[in-house]
Amino acid sequence: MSRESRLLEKERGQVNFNVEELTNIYDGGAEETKLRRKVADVIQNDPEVRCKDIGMMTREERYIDGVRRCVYLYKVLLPREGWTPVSKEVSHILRFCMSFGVHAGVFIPCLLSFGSDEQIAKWLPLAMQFQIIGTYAQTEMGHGTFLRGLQTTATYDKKNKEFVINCPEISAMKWWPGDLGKSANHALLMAQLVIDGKKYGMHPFMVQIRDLTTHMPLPGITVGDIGNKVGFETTDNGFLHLNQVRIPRENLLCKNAEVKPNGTYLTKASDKMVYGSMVRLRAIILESEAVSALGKACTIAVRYSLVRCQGELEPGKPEVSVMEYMTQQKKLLPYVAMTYVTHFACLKLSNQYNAFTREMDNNDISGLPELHALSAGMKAVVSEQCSDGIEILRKSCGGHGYSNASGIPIIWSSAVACCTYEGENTVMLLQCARLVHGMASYNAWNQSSVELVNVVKAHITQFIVTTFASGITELECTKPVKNVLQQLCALYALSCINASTGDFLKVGYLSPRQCDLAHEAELELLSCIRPNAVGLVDAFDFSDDLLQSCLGAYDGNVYERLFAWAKKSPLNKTEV
Ligand SMILES: CC/C=C\C/C=C\C/C=C\C/C=C\CCCCC(=O)SCCNC(=O)CCNC(=O)[C@H](O)C(C)(C)COP(=O)(O)OP(=O)(O)OC[C@H]1O[C@@H](n2cnc3c(N)ncnc32)[C@H](O)[C@@H]1OP(=O)(O)O
Ligand SMILES: Cc1cc2nc3c(=O)[nH]c(=O)nc-3n(C[C@H](O)[C@H](O)[C@H](O)COP(=O)(O)OP(=O)(O)OC[C@H]3O[C@@H](n4cnc5c(N)ncnc54)[C@H](O)[C@@H]3O)c2cc1C
Repeated sequence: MSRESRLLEKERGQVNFNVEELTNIYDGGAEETKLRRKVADVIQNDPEVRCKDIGMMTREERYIDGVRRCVYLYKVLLPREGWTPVSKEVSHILRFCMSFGVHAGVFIPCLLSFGSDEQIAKWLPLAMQFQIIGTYAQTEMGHGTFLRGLQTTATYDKKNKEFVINCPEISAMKWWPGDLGKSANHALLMAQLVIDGKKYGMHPFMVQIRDLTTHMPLPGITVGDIGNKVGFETTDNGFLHLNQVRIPRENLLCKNAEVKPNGTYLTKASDKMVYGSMVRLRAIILESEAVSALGKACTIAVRYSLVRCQGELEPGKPEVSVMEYMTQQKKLLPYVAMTYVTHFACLKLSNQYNAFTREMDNNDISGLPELHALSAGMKAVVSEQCSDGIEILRKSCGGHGYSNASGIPIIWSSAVACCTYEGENTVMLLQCARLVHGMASYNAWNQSSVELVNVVKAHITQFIVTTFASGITELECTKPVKNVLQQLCALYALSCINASTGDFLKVGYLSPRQCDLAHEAELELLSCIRPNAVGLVDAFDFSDDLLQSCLGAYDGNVYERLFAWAKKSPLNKTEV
C-alpha cells in the first residue's frame, strides 16, 4: 500500500460519524442509495456505456462517444434491465449520460408541458425511443434573454392551414440549442406567432428539421454545429436557420393556446405558461449541473489535500499534508458545507415546483410568480456559488489541479455554463428582485439595479441557510451525524457573513467586535470539521468512474495514476 493510501486510511479511521448514514440522508433514504448504486453498478460493469476518460479524445471523438453511449443506454441497456424511460432508475442514469441532455431533459419535458394530449400521444413515444431526437430552439444569435425580442416568426396561412416559419435576418437564426448541430431531427421551436399581421407573442412549434431516413436537412433548413466551446464538448450546440419553412397547423403545441383552421386565436391558459418550462428547468438542473459538480470537486480536492504532503509546519519535523494549513481548510471546507446546504435547499425548490404542478393540474397558477422569483434567484445564486467554488477547489490542487488528469477542469467547464443558460444570472437576479421588491420606475430601477442584485443574493442565501437549518432540526438521525450537519450549516452561514462583513457593518447590523467573533468562530469550525473531512466527501459516494480523477480516487494512489494517465498522451506515442 502506498504512503498516500495509508494516509487516507488513517484519516478514515478518525471520522466520528457513520458515513453510510450520511449518504442515505443525502440520497433521501437508504432505498434511494440502494437504487442509485444498482444503476451505477449496471452502468460501470457494461464497457459499452461506462464512464471513461475522455481527456485525450478530440472534440469529434467525444461527441461520437457520447452519442454512441447514450443510444446504447436507451436502446439496449434499458430494455435489458427492464427499465422504462420513466423508471426511477433513469433519473440516476442521466448522471452518466454524456449526450442528449437537452433531448431528454428539455425537449421531452417541454413537449409534455406544451403539447395537447393528442400531440403528446403522437410524438412522445417516438422521442422516448429515439425515433425522433429533439432540441429546444428558443435562443437566437441576436436574442437570448429578451424573449419578447425574438425575431423568428410563425405566420399563419389560412388558405393552406399551415404556419410559415421564417428567420427574417441573420440575427434571427437559432443559435446555441443543445443537441441541435448534428443530432436533432426535430426542434421544439419558439417563434413569434403572427395571424393577419397581428403578433401574439412567443409560442411553441414542433418543426421537423432533418429527413428521418437520410438525416439530411429538409428544404429551407440550414443547420450545423456552432463550434468549440469552453465545455459541454460532447454536446453539439447548434445553429438553425429557417427560410419560409411550412408546417401543418397541428404543429402548434396547443395545450395553452390554439389557432383554429379559420385563423381564430384561442387562449386556454395564462400567457405566462409559455415561461413555465424555464421555471421547471431552473428548479431541477441546479442539483444535477451545479451542486453535484461542486460535490465532485470537493471530493477530489479534499482527498488530494489529505495525501499531498508539502512543507513543514514546524522546522525539522516531517512534511505535513497541505490540509493541515488553515488556508487550505478555508479554501476547501466551506465548499463541502455549501454542497450539503445547497443540496437540501435545491430539494426544497424542486418540491415546491412539484407542488405547483399539482396546483396547475387544478388550473391554479397563483403560485407561479413566487415560484418564478425563487427559481430565478436560486438558479443564479447557486450556480454562481458552485462554479466559483469549483475554481477555488481546482486552484487548491496546485499544478496537478490545472491538468485534465485532476478531472476538475471538465467539471468546472460544464458547471459554469449554468450561470448563463436557462436565464443569464444577472437577469435572473433582477427578475427575483422585481418580484420580491416590486417594480419601481424604469430609471429609479436601473439606477438601483447593482444594489438590488446584491440584496437578492443575500435574500436567497438566507433562504438556503434557513432551509437547511430547519431541515436539520426535523431530521431523525444519530447525534454524531446531526452534530456534523449543524457544524456545516454554521460554517456555510459564517463563511457567507464573513465574505460580506462590509454590508453588515455599513448598516450597523454587526459591530466590529461581532465581525471579529464571526471570523474567529469560522476558523474554530474549520478545526472542528477538519477530522471529518474525508468522511464528509466519502458520503457523497461518487465512484472513481464518475469522478474520472487521478487526484480524487478513493484509494488515494495519486502519483501512480498521474503517471499512467500522462503516458497515454498522444504525444507520447513516439519518443521523437
Ligand atoms: C433530470 C434533468 C435532466 C437533464 C437536465 C437538463 C439539461 C441538462 C443537460 C444539459 C445542460 C445544458 C443546457 C440546459 C438547457 C438550457 C436551455 C436554455 O438555455 S433554453 C433558453 C433559456 N432562456 C431563458 O431563460 C430566457 C431568459 N429570459 C426570460 O425568461 C424573460 O425574457 C425575462 C427576462 C423573464 C423577461 O420576460 P419578459 O420579456 O416577458 O418581460 P417581463 O420581465 O416584464 O415579464 C413579463 C411577465 O411575465 C412574468 N414572467 C417572466 N418570466 C417568467 C417565468 N419564467 N415564469 C413565470 N412568470 C414569468 C414576469 O414576472 C412578468 O409578470 P408581470 O409582472 O407582468 O405579472
Ligand atoms: C452551454 C449552453 C447551452 C445552451 N442551451 C440552450 C438550449 O438548449 N436552447 C436555447 O434556446 N438556448 C440555449 N442556450 C442559450 C442561453 O439560454 C442564452 O445564452 C442565455 O439565455 C443568455 O442569453 P444571451 O446569450 O442572449 O445573453 P445576453 O442577454 O446577451 O447577456 C449579455 C449581458 O447582458 C446582460 N443583460 C441582458 N439583459 C439584461 C437586462 N434586462 N438587465 C440587465 N442586464 C442584462 C446580461 O446580464 C449579460 O451580462 C445555451 C447556452 C449555453 C452557454
